[in-house]
Amino acid sequence: MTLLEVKDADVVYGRVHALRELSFTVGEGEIVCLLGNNGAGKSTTMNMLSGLVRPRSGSVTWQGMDLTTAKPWDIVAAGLIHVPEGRRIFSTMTVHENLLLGGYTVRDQKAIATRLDEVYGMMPRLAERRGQQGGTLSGGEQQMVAIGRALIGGPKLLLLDEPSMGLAPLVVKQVMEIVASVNAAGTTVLLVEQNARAALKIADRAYVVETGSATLEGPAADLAKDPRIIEAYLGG
Ligand SMILES: Nc1ncnc2c1ncn2[C@@H]1O[C@H](COP(=O)(O)OP(=O)(O)OP(=O)(O)O)[C@@H](O)[C@H]1O
Repeated sequence: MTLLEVKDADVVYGRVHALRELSFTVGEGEIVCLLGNNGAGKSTTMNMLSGLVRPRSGSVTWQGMDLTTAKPWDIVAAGLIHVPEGRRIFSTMTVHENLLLGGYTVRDQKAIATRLDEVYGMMPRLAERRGQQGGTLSGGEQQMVAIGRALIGGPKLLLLDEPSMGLAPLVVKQVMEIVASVNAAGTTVLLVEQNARAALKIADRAYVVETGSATLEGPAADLAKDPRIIEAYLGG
């Protein structure tokens, strides 16, 4: 079942046409990846889905809700939780306090406690470091906190922007494994990545975004073998 449908979305910043008739869908339970080079429009797409940027034309629908007019807080309440690029966690707050921030808008305290247990179960490194300040963590650990904080909010669709950015290959693998286990536990994921190799390993489907449009789409396993992808994104 399709949960999210973006159809012919155009976003313009002054003279920059960032999205041009961008169309893609995300189905329930999927990991869908948007691949693309710098400036392709990936972060703009995530910002559009969170209500931070409005399309000039086109439609963006989440389970019948029009995301082109919805307020950002209503979008969060509808279950779309955004983990922006750059691991923005609070450096002077502990891991535990950072995670708790993800439950700021959640009324059900029992749900928060259950999700905290799930996050610590899924990421034992965070459990070991729960009293440590955010600023003292490695980049990979900070990324885990950013993902964990989003999970405390109980996402239906996790919007993950470049989680692998600046991480060593082994850490990228660990982060991608976490994303795969989040998905296996029932959360649908939209993953934006420049690291096509890592993303295609865990994604079900992927779209290539070039100058604001989706130019290629298919099952991740097929795209990983596509000569055009190998040449442009896998360094082949
Ligand atoms: N706030 C803004 N004002 C003006 N132009 C912008 C703004 N944000 C993005 N752009 C431009 O829009 C285009 C798409 O940018 P976007 O950040 O969405 O790309 P991206 O695929 O996420 O790139 P990267 O991988 O480098 O983060 C680029 O040309 C960028 O310079």
